[in-house]
Amino acid sequence: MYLQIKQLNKSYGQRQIISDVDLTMEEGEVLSLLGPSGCGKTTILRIIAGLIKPDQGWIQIGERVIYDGRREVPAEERDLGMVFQDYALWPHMTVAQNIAFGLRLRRKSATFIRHKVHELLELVNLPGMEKRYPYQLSGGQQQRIALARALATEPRVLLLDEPLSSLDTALRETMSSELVQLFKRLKITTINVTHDQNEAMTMSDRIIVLREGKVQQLDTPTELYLHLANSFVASFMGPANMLPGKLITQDGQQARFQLDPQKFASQQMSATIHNEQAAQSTEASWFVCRPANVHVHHEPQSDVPANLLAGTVVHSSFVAGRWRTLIHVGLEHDLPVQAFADRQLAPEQQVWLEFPSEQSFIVH
Ligand SMILES: Nc1ncnc2c1ncn2[C@@H]1O[C@H](COP(=O)(O)OP(=O)(O)OP(=O)(O)O)[C@@H](O)[C@H]1O
Repeated sequence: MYLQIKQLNKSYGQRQIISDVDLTMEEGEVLSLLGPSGCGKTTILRIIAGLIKPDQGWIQIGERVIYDGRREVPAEERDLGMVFQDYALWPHMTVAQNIAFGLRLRRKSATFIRHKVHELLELVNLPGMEKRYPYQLSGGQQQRIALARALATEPRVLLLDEPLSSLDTALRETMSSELVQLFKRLKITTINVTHDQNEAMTMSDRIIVLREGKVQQLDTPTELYLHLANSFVASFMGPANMLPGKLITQDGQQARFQLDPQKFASQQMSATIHNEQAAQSTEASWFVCRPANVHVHHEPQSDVPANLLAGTVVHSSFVAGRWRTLIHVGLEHDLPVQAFADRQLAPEQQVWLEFPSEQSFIVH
């Protein structure tokens, strides 16, 4: 393990901001901290950076313990690169001077610095920009210069706090794929803070989903999409169709689920269980199926007896080459389900939705 964090806790006054966060990372891994505004992402990053002191916790990078309650390595000695939201390039310095800043502090020779700046500008795909000032650069270019500056001192770990948040959607998508290629080429261990699930999915080897300072799930992007830990992760890592009810029986990973009788009469569904918590619970929980996994039938299906719900089409729109369709289900036709149909469906049309049990899950 390259980076290890154990039992990280932080509160402000009576408010617990970070609760018992544990984390381990391999060298060269790219990890995203993902969660809604105020869930504690920046606080965790700043604690690792040494800018905020935790109440409790233990942090090790490589062989070196940088925080354990008694020992606290100062921020400037932690050997970390940081890129924060507002880039904060120094406006009165040229690109070359911005990138060279940390190298000058380390008293590197002028020749070394010139070569390094040249090399870093090549790396972030902005060769020849040495003499420009920040105001002469676009947002995306400034972001890349901030990254070059963070990489100049060859940090052990790179910390990114929503560095792409002020870019428009198209540029953000291009930049996030470019960045991940760069991090992989440099084999640099990176922690990226974001509240954008697409960005996290694109950039990360693994993602931590946080809610109110607590880790909800730590997994690879594919696992997060397929095997959801709880209803918060399901709704946050959407889109996911979630139908209320409770677990009635379980046989290994197979479960029978009773949809809420007030909303569905006596309809039962079968599903897969991946999650211990949901398996132990007979309390209210959720039947979850991704829109891409729901089959839309135009006729009632006699050969698909289970996991079929009748619904009424509300709206159909052509998105990324497919008909994304909103359908209402339930006794009062008030529960929305999203699915993809093979053609445009008219509002009010009746359809039958099949939720394959192996792609449907129970979460708590
Ligand atoms: N110095 C402080 N004093 C008191 N409360 C603070 C302080 N700093 C942060 N907080 C609170 O801690 C919580 C977590 O803040 P943090 O900035 O880590 O969230 P975040 O997940 O990064 O949010 P965002 O996505 O909006 O940047 C917030 O509720 C915030 O108001």
